[in-house]
Amino acid sequence: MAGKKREIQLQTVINTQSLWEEMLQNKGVTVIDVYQAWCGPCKAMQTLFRKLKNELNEEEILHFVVAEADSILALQSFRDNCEPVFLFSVNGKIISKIEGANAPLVNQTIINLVNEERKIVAGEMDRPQYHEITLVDSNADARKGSKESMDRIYSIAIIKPEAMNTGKTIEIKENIANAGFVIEAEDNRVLTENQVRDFYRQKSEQPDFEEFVSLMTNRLSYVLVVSRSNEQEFALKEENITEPETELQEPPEEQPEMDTPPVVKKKWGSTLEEYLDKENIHEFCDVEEDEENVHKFIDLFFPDFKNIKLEKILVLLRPDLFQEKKEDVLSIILNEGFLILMQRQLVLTEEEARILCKEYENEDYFENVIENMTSLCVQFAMESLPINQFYGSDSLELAERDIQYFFPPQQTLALIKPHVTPEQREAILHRIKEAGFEITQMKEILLKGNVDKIYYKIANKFFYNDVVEALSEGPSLVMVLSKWNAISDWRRLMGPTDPNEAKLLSPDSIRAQFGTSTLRNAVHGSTNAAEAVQGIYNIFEEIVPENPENPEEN
Ligand SMILES: Nc1ncnc2c1ncn2[C@@H]1O[C@H](COP(=O)(O)OP(=O)(O)OP(=O)(O)O)[C@@H](O)[C@H]1O
Repeated sequence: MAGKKREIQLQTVINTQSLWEEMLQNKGVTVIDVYQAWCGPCKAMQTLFRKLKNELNEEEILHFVVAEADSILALQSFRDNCEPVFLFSVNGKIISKIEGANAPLVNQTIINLVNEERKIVAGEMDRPQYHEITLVDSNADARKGSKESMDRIYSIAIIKPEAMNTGKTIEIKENIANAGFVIEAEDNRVLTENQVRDFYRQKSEQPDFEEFVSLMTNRLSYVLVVSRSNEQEFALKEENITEPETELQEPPEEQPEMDTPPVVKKKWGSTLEEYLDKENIHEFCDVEEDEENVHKFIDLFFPDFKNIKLEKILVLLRPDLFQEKKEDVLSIILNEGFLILMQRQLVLTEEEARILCKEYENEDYFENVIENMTSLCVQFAMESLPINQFYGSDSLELAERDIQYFFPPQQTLALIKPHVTPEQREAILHRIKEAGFEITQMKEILLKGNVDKIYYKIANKFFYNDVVEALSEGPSLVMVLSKWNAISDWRRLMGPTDPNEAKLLSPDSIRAQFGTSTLRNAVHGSTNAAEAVQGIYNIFEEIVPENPENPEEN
C-alpha cells in the first residue's frame, strides 16, 4: 500500500477523458506514461522519474502522469499493447513518443525538454513551433519491434581528414542527401584526443590505433548529424517483401548528376552505415548508430543541437503569384516566423516543371500548369513546414534533395592576412561560420615566394610589390569556403577593399572591423567562379572543385 501511495504522489493518475483534457492545460513539460488497466504503469521507469523530479526540481514546468489507454480517446491506438509507451507534451501539445522502457532516451528527452523550457521561461529563447505528433495510428504490427517511435532516427558521421584533403567532403555529403538522408547539423573541426578515443573505441585494440589517433587529432574532420524517417524505413521494407528476390539484391540506383532534375522518389531504406558500405564510402566516413551513443555525441559535438535545429524545405512561388504579390507573400512568410535561408529567381526548364508538378500529370490542366511554371519563378529554401498555396517539398528528405539541386554549393578561396592577430582570426572564423559557410579546407602557409598563386591577376599592378611585402610578414590562413552563392556572399562579408571606405559603407564587414589599411585589409576572396577554381587548385593542389556559377555573378 505504501508503495502505491508513493507512485501516486510521483505521477498524477489520468483515467478519464475529462482528466486527460485537464492535463492538457498543464504549463511546461508533461511526461505521460501510457498504461493498460490490466498491466499497470511502467514500474521500471519510476526510479528514473523520481530521480529526475528530485534533481531537476521543477514543480512548475515538469509534471509526471500515468494515463490509462482504455479510458482516453486519444490513446486508443495503444490499447491492448502492454509495451510501455511514453508521451511528452509541452503546453498541451504531444510532441514526442518513445515506445519501450528506453531509460537513457527517456532521461535525455526529459532533460532536453526541461532545459529548453527553462530557457524559454528565462526569455533566452523563443518557443519553437512544435509539431504535434499523430496518436491515432492503430498499426500495432508496424509498431512491434520498434523500440523508438520518435519521428526520426539519427546517426553521427565523421568524414575523415583524408577525404577533406582530397576534396571529397562535398561529394560524400551530396551522396548522403541524394540517397534520402537529411543532414541535420554539420561542422568541421579538429577532433580532440578524447573525442577520437571515444568515437573509435571499438578500434582501440588495433595495432596502429595510436597512429590513427594522432592523425585524426592533427587535421580537420567533418562531423555530421544525419537523420532518416521511421516511416521511410517501414515503407521500403514492406515494398521489399512484396518484390521478387532479384529486386532485393539490386544495388541502389546511381546517384543523379548535379544537372539532373530532382527525382521525386525515395531511394534508400537502410541505415546510413549500410548505405556507406554499399557505396564504398566507408573508408572516408565512419558512423555511430547506437541510439544512446548518438545522443551522447550530439550533445558533445553540437550542444545546442535542439535549439538550432531547423527543418528546411524548398518552396516554389508560382509565377503569377510571384509577379503580382511577391512583396506581400514575402512579408507574410517572414511574419509567420519562417526564416528564408536562400532565395533565387529563375525560369524552370520544362523538364524541371514536369517533375515538380508530377502530381497533376493526369489532370486536364496539366499542360497549362507546365506553361505557367516555365515562366518566371522564385524559389525559397525555408525553415519549417510547407505552405499550401506554393509548391513545397513534402518530406525532409525530398527537401534536402530539392535544395541541393536548386541551391548547389559553390566554393571560394578565402585568406586571412598575416597582420590579423590570433584573437581577430578567431573572431573572423566565427563570423564565417555564423554566416553559414562551411570551411571545407584550411591551412596556414607562409605566402612569401607564393603570392602569385593567389594574386596572379594583379601581378602587373603598381602596388603588387607592396602586396607581396605585406603578405610576406608572417603566416596566412587559407581556406576553401563552401555554400550557395559563396563567392558573392564572402565578398559582401569582407566589405570594400579600403577599410576606411568599408567603415563608412559597410561598418559590420570584416575589413571595416579588422583592416588597418588597403594593403592590410584583413582578408581576401576570389572574384568569380573561375578564379576560385584556379586559386583553390594553386593552393590545395590536388583539389579541382566543380564550381557552379551563382546568379549574383551574372
Ligand atoms: N591602390 C592600392 N594600393 C595598395 N594596395 C592595393 C591597392 N588596390 C588594391 N590593393 C591591395 O591588393 C589586394 C588585391 O586587390 P584587388 O583589386 O584584387 O582588390 P579586392 O578584390 O578588393 O581584394 P582581394 O583580391 O584581396 O579580395 C587588395 O586586397 C589590397 O590589399
